Amino acid sequence: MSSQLERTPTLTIFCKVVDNYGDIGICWRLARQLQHEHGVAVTLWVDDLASFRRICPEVAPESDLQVVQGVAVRRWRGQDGAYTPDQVDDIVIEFFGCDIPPGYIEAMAQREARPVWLNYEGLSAEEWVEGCHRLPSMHPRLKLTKHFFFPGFTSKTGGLLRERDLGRERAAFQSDPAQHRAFLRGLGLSESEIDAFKVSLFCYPFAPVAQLFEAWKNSAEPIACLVPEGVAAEAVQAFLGAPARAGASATTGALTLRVLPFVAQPDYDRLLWACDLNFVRGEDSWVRAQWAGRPFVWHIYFQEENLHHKKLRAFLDRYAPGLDSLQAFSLQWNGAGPAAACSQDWPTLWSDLKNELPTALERTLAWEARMWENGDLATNLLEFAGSLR
Ligand SMILES: Cc1cn([C@H]2C[C@H](O)[C@@H](COP(=O)(O)OP(=O)(O)O[C@H]3O[C@@H](C)[C@H](O)[C@@H](O)[C@H]3O)O2)c(=O)[nH]c1=O
Repeated sequence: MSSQLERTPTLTIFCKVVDNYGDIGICWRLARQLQHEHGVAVTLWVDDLASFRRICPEVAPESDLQVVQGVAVRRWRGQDGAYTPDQVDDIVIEFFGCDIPPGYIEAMAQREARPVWLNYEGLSAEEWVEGCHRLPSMHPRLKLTKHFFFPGFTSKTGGLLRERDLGRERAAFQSDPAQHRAFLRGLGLSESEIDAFKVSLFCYPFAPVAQLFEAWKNSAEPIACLVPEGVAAEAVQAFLGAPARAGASATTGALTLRVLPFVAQPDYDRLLWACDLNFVRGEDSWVRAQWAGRPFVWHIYFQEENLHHKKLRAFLDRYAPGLDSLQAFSLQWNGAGPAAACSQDWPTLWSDLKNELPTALERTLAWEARMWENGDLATNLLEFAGSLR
């Protein structure tokens, strides 16, 4: 980048929170990395500071402008407003096609040096992604071109978000039992829960959680299932026989269920590193699981007409060849398995998956090494932006 530009670029991200935490989770991770590792002056416009605060407790939910870990965070209230060209940064990122304010687009067109305008798209393992990554799209009226930027799993995509020190930090944590025991104690786990087979559970409400709990109760070894507050609340509450608040826990048979507080993003990573198996969902936690060095099961974000099943299969085709039990379990977990399978199959699905975990762990590590070769998304994005200037 530095060879293309005389100075470090400035950059703005527009983020609309559609629901949950992934939209802001991804934008915040990207913003932080660009600032911390590349020295980019980043402004993050976001329309839902309350959601932001759950993954980053320093955020003040009422503030119109605040600096959080070196990133200027601005509350985005709506589409109105006039902007001047000098308010426009060198690079403008529109996250997941959220429409940025028309007044801002006019200001972009009036800026003497046109900004690089990128539409940051969702992560998918489908083949068409390679063909669409970096495609231009001309503005119908103004002299402006937007380019599509896709994260992905191959060298012909933008790669995955990954911080520079992530591998080193994870290795230090995982090779130090005292550190990860202290971390888990800090989350409220007892010593026996720390010694059990630990599963973190992050999924959408329609996952067949109750059936899985039934299977786990009858497991041959103790299982500690750690669920962030608010996740699978109905099934968790039914198991606990009490409100699913952080700190609540109960044991039936081999299963101890514990509700965890929702933690800041870096601690969520540590949780993934500390568990033996992670259930993740959406996009950002799914990617973090791929960098955690632990087997994982993905609950994909629902899309109309079961489009998400196609995306799930595309990922399993890339990631899980030969991991038959992981494939069967994942399809069933996402409601994409054979229709005949019903609740009593869960003990078998679980014991098959459990037996396959050593192989799944090897696959996770090999996959990670492959993904590493694609570079990290923030660096790839800056390189692409530099090539357009
Ligand atoms: C459980 C937990 C998660 N997190 C973070 C990790 C991630 O950054 C974020 C969760 O984001 P995700 O895993 O993507 O799942 P998600 O379901 O929360 O988010 C999204 O999924 C996308 C595919 C959709 O586009 C979005 O609209 C959104 O629904 O929350 C914490 O920081 N602390 C926690 O305790």
